[in-house]
Amino acid sequence: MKPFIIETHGLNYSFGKRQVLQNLELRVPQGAIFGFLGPNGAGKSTTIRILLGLLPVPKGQVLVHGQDLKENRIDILRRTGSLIEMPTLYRHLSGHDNLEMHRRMVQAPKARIAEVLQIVGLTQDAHRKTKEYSLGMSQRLGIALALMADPELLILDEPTNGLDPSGIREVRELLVRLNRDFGKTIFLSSHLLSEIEKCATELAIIDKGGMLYQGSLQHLYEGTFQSNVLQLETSNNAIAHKLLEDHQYQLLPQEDDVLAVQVQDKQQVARINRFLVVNGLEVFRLSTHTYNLEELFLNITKGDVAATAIQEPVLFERL
Ligand SMILES: Nc1ncnc2c1ncn2[C@@H]1O[C@H](COP(=O)(O)OP(=O)(O)OP(=O)(O)O)[C@@H](O)[C@H]1O
Repeated sequence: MKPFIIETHGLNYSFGKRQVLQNLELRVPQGAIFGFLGPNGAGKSTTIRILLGLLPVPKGQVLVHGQDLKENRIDILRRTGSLIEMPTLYRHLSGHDNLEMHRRMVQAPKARIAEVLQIVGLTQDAHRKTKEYSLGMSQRLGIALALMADPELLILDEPTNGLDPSGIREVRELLVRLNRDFGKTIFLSSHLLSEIEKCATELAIIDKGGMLYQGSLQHLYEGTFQSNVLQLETSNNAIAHKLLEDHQYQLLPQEDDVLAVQVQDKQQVARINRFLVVNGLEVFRLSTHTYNLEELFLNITKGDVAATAIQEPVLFERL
């Protein structure tokens, strides 16, 4: 059983009369790379700002590192590193000197500067002015700043925003290393679903301030959503549709002259084929398709999949 490093209970938040978070129940397991996803305006940044004490904690309970955010804000923030989009850097100073200023603020030992430079791969460029840094280097320096006090948890809001493919890859590889080699829990929001797919172990998908899915990436692919889809073309799709529906197969919305059915395994594909042939239909095409994260995300946020009961069984406990 793993403990949760972030937990929210019935979290609500309003800007004036506009409610932007609705009973949000977030559960971030310790040790995870946790992708926090949602369409524009879903409430991701608002949640992150609350977690970082940048907005007042509203109705509901927020626990970080097992402590109540309302009562232990300072201690929680000391144990949490963050980066919101782009780091604020002193552009006329070197990477090293930016780190030195921050080190004094958080009272980290001097040796920590060399350590974080090494972790983010900026040792060689430490004494160059940061105005000469590429966006990817600046972003890695931002992560070095977040790591200065050696926090257990990193909260990153769109850390790859504006980066080119190689910058995105550098940041992704860094996050994976921080998680694997240094045991950091990483909570990150991103619109780059293919990036989340490559590095996250857990994720939450929210929309209109409410939770649509929370659990492991594996569960999302294999579990509730049955991400394997069989596409079918027959001599009479209308009859095939009716036959399959009458036999409790789940048909998915599909464009063109093709039927789409959720399937569990290849034996089921063979059964469907036999069933249609026995009922006098000719089967012209059978092909399986596995949803990727982007397709699942679009299905979930469009509401093609019922938004209830999409929470993985809780296998974790509080800190
Ligand atoms: N300071 C504010 N005052 C009023 N409304 C706000 C404020 N900040 C955000 N909102 C509204 O709250 C809702 C959630 O916004 P938020 O920035 O948290 O979404 P998001 O999921 O981070 O979106 P994006 O992916 O576009 O960054 C939106 O409807 C937004 O317009």
